[in-house]
Amino acid sequence: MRKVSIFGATGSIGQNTIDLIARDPSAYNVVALTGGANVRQLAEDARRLGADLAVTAYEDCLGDLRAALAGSGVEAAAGQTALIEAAARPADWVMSAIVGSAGLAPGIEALKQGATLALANKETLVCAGKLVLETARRHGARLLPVDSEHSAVFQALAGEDMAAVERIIITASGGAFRDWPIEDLARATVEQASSHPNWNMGQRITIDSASMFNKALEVIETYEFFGIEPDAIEVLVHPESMVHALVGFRDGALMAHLGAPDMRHAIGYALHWPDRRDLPVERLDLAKLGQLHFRTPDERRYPALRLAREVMARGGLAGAAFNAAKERALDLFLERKIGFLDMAHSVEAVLDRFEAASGLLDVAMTLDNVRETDHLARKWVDETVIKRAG
Ligand SMILES: NC(=O)C1=CN([C@@H]2O[C@H](COP(=O)(O)OP(=O)(O)OC[C@H]3O[C@@H](n4cnc5c(N)ncnc54)[C@H](OP(=O)(O)O)[C@@H]3O)[C@@H](O)[C@H]2O)C=CC1
Ligand SMILES: CC(=O)[C@@H](O)[C@H](O)COP(=O)(O)O
Ligand SMILES: [Mn+2]
Repeated sequence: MRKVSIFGATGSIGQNTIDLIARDPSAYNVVALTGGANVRQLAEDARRLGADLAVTAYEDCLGDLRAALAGSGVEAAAGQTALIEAAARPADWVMSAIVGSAGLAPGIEALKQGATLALANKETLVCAGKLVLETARRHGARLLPVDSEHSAVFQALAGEDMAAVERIIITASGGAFRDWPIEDLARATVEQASSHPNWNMGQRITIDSASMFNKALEVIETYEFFGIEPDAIEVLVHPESMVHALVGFRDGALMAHLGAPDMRHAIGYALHWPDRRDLPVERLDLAKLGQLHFRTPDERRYPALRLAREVMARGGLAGAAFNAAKERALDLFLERKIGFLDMAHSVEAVLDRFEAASGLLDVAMTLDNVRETDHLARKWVDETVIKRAG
């Protein structure tokens, strides 16, 4: 039996992962499931899958978790230390599906144990790509992409030499506002931004799709994961989300990966890799689809894409600063304290401030330094917003 753990088990990726694992219970020994505030779901899944351990990220949820697990034999724990301890428990395969930079430390800990880390949490590579890849190398651990575009690139690359790759193209749906007049974006509401045209995902990544901060993170994720030059990474707006990525080779060949917008494909691929197994996903009928559309993204509509290129050119801890500023700006948008376009303005202002404060982004990439950069970037977003309001 394979030992598996799922970090972020109560979320969209976590629930899709559980859906696959629950179809073949005799194949898996579930070591740890983790969640946040949704203790009811966490306890229900931990009981159903016979997990050894369930962890909530929040100490004040521990009482509820214990009560929900009473008599089940599942151990309950809470807080950041408990999350790291859960990641330190031996497992063959670990799903990293916590949202945001909170996923970084448990992922690194799982790599230190030599586990295969299925990486949905793109923030891990954006914040600390070099550190994460070096940790995996040192401990003989493996990273497998779960983000749909990166899984698609990984599949298109199977058996190929990176030296033969000329470019990588990742597609973008264009998000909730792709057809809105640019003048209306400043008034876009949280509710409007929280509806994705094709994918059913958590609220934060859905809003990031609308602003293309999601694609900006994914461009950096591509750069870190595949080690390709920034100029060789392209973004293509593809409203149907059926082609997830394309790899262009030196001989002009373009290998595309197609599939219905269902994350169980990418999760299942990472779960069964290097094998391919039957997955409960729709089979595309291209004749029925008839047409697919592609267009170049308008960088005036999506300033996040330009910022991603600045981050890659800057290097060091710029990714950690960028991601944390984006996360805090998104918090403020969700709290209705700033508008939709203010997110990109705030992130850009914080990146400029880091650049002006010489040396801050050039310290060694350690977990502590990433955390400090993350903390400072969030604080500077708040200061930027207060200054603007005043
Ligand atoms: N959803 C998708 O289809 C895709 C997602 N991704 C990436 O996967 C990751 C997860 O996304 P998604 O599943 O949509 O997100 P969700 O918001 O649906 O789920 C997030 C999970 O993380 C938990 N969580 C939230 N905050 C914390 C915290 N501070 N510490 C520990 N756990 C926490 C949540 O717990 P609770 O809900 O109990 O509070 C939940 O289990 C993100 O990095 C996203 O970018 C990538 C590609 C596709
Ligand atoms: C499913 C997945 O991988 C998401 O990251 C997806 O890419 C979001 O859609 P957008 O293309 O709109 O960002
Ligand atoms: Mn994606």
